[in-house]
Amino acid sequence: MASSSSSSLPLHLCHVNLFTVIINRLHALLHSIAIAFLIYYRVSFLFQETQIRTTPIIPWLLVFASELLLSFIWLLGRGYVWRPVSRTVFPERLPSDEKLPAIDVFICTTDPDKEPTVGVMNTLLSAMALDYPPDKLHVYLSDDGGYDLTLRGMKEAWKFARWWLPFCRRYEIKTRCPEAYFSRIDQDEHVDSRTSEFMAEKQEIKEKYELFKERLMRDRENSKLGGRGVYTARDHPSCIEIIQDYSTEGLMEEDQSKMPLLVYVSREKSSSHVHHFKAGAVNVLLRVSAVLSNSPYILMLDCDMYCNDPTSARQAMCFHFDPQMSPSLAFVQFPQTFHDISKNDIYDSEVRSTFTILWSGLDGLKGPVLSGTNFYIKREAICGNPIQKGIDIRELKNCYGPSNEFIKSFRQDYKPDINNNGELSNMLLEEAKVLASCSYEDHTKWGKEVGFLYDAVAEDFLTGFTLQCKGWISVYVAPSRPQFLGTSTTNLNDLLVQGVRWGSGLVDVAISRFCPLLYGPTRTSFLHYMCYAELSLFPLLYSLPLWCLATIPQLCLLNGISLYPKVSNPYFGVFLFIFMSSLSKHLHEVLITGRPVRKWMNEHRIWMMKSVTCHLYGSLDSILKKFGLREASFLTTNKVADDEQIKLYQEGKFDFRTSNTFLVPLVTLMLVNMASFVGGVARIIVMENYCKMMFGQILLSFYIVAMNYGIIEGMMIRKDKGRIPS
Ligand SMILES: O=c1ccn([C@@H]2O[C@H](COP(=O)(O)OP(=O)(O)O[C@H]3O[C@H](CO)[C@@H](O)[C@H](O)[C@H]3O)[C@@H](O)[C@H]2O)c(=O)[nH]1
Ligand SMILES: [Mn+2]
Repeated sequence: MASSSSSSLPLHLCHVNLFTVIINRLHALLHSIAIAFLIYYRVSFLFQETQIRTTPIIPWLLVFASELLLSFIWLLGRGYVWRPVSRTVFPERLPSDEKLPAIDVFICTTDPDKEPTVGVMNTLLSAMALDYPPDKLHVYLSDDGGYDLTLRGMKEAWKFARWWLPFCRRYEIKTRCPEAYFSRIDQDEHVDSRTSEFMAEKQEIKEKYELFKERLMRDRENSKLGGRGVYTARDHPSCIEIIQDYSTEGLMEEDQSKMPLLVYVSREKSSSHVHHFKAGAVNVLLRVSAVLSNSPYILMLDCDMYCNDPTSARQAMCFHFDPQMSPSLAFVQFPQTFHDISKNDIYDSEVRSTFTILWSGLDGLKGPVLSGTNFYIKREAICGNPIQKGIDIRELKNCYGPSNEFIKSFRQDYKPDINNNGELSNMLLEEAKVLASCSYEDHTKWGKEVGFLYDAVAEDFLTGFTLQCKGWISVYVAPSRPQFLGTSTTNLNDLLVQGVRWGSGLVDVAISRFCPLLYGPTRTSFLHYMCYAELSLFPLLYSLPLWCLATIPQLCLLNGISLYPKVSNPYFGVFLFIFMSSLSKHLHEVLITGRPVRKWMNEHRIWMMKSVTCHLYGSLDSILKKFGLREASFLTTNKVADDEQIKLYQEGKFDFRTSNTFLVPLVTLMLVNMASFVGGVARIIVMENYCKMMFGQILLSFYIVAMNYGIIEGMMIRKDKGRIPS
């Protein structure tokens, strides 16, 4: 903000939508009153004399407990709707390029079979092409599998980048992920003059891109034939390489320098060590980059999340440059957005609620959750600043490990050692290898207090939470043009497998020493830790009640046991109100985020399906891990598109080709609900008064059956490959 002309103008603005705030709070008030009535009704039943009671106590208590749990989780979630905000940035007001701080970009990949090299390299190229001074941009790729294929891919990518980057800069191309650029119809939207010169150059670059892809494919075939020798994805030494090749053949003189630093990092792995998945990989990157470039800011990307707009770095700097906000600002989070979402989006693959409602709500409190990818974080926030605090060297080594060079990197005047040719010295590369070795973290605080924490598979969620408990804040920016685009899970199997991991990772936090309800109160604000508690508990607190409510009232209906008030009883109105009020609030949120009503149904359905399957399994997984009965795992999601799956997803048909562990609960619950609904209706016909008594339960089974009609279709009607096998 030091630049003279713009110093008076703000770099960013924050808007509170008053109308939404009023609706949200009013709704919360009314809904709470209704819940209070419900509790009163249920509790007074317990005080009835046992002779008058017509309903057995066990099912009644189970249903009541479910209602209490659901009310509790709902209450925790009120933090999100308390004060949602949105933000605008003005990157054009930033000071000149010389004053911008350097940025290290981290990209993680692990398995070229699930994460094809072409895709990873596209992400890499899009990051190298960010609109930022190239000498202040350093791109690191962490290859957890240690594949030669990936290293070779990077060398090819570098060669292609020497053409691609100048082209993007010269013509101010907006889409700087080559695959996306060449496959889009609106490719040239921002080039005013589609000169013949431009068209010719574009054609030339396109051919180079095709050749680049071909070489990657060929490499892939060869590596399949060749095998890997003695090294495997789980056993290999550390390998760190700076990618550079300054042969200048064919390039224009002005294009010859101007390339960001590109570094390949594969940490050492051995089957005798635990590696902590992505968190472990990122911690290695933190150390290696500290001695090689040591930028004060870091952009983190998943390997399938490409930069869809080159301005994200400058947008993030609008906050990091705000003198008031900057000292306490840990990270600027952009939403996760995906390029493969269909219109109907039956699986809610875009995770709408999280990236529209929840994160903006948190942004109005103390900032959004760290979301794994798409954020610009301050190195100091994640690694600490021990020099300032004046800790002695022995203690530093206990905390950060034995490397002197790494500890030196905390000094403000630290500059990586560069040899006569302007290249990083070999000594540094050797040091970096040590920093990437698997025993480096032994007896240090890495993963416990420093870097990304290892206590949960949802490393991002946990680390972000502890940062905010230390007093750091974060901000959320969701510009209309998505800054990053990734691959989502667009088939039921991937969705549920990912859901198990997330469920498990979140519950890990809930049952660890970082449980937000215990760890939060002394460290952060009430509403803020309520939201974190909601997130860490929802897999558990939705799955148990939903299982109960999808079975107990139905079985009781079949046995003529009534669990809800009669239609003529005023309390029936209370239940109906709570039901309708939840549904309409959800509908309201769908509509204000600009989605159609159909989206509401899809989200509602997938919420039920996930609650009774992956969230239950995830919670169990986490609890078993806690008792040492299971090992932590991280099944990476598949980023390879399968035509048949895409077709079903585009048509809005569930693809039930998934394991029986997921199908059995879904089918069983459907059968129970169908049977009870049919049985209930049959009784209405023969028995007077039955309808009035059982209306609540009949309505509930009808609702479940109707909402999940897709499952019935999959069981009984569909004949295609994606149906549920009999
Ligand atoms: O041992 C591992 C496992 C995964 N990854 C990388 O981690 C990233 C995320 O993995 P992915 O399989 O795509 O998982 P998602 O469920 O799609 O990821 C979401 O959830 C993760 C936490 O579960 C977060 O880390 C991610 O940022 C977030 O996008 C990918 O780049 C992987 O290459 C590693 O580097 N090492
Ligand atoms: Mn992913």
